Amino acid sequence: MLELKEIYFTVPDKEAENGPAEKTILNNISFTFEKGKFYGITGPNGCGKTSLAKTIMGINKATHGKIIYNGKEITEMSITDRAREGIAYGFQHSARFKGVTFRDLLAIAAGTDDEGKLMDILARVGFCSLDFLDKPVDSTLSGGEIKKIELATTIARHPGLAIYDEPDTGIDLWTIEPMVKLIKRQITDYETTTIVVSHNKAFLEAADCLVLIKEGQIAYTGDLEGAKPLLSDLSVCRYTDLCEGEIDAQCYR
Ligand SMILES: Nc1ncnc2c1ncn2[C@@H]1O[C@H](COP(=O)(O)OP(=O)(O)OP(=O)(O)O)[C@@H](O)[C@H]1O
Repeated sequence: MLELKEIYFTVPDKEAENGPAEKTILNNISFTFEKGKFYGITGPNGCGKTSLAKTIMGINKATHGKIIYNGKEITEMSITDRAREGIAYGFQHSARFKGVTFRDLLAIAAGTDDEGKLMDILARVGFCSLDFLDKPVDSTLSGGEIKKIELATTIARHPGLAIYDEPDTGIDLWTIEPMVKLIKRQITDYETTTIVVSHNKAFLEAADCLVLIKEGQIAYTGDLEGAKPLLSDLSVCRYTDLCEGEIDAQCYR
């Protein structure tokens, strides 16, 4: 179980002239994520979703508030110590490593070089070929392949809490459903508390609970049905007052 108590995240406001010298990115977030449940964090661009995910992982340090994981306060813990406690994080933009193969990355994540076990993890993310193990994790991989690799290294550790930031970035439409299934299977098999930051309908439909963020605050928690009116409200453009017309702005709305 993960408890967030009155979490704030503020940064220096570089644009401030006479205004406040700080920008509040997360504004008094309190929420409890139950063990083994699937949570979808969503909301408009720039509302603070990634900031919240990073604050849970310790990449951002909360300016105020407490984070309690399985009864232990982790607010001041480093990223590494949080990882040791069983928290894993999949980045929105995955890293590539020159000179490192998929086998190396998986072996580090899984803590074993047993080929059978590594192949089992590979199969879970939809790579069936043994050849794939010795592919370098470098710029020759496609965006979708690198995303799958990141997913594989996250599940290899069977974390107690898995946080995925926009896991569908670069993934084709046909791979999203299997990805959702895989995440759900991890939850069933290992009771992994799962947080997915996403705008994607497939993840939002699969989640047990949605957490809707608006301007750094929780605007809604609950099921998708209840979120729908708010989601359509939030999709309304915030810049209509300034807008000079759709063609000018290349607006897709
Ligand atoms: N370290 C930081 N310093 C200054 N501003 C920041 C910092 N981190 C985040 N922000 C700002 O906070 C706001 C929220 O960012 P965040 O990445 O959390 O949004 P998001 O909801 O994940 O957006 P998206 O859907 O576009 O990925 C943005 O305006 C961003 O520029």
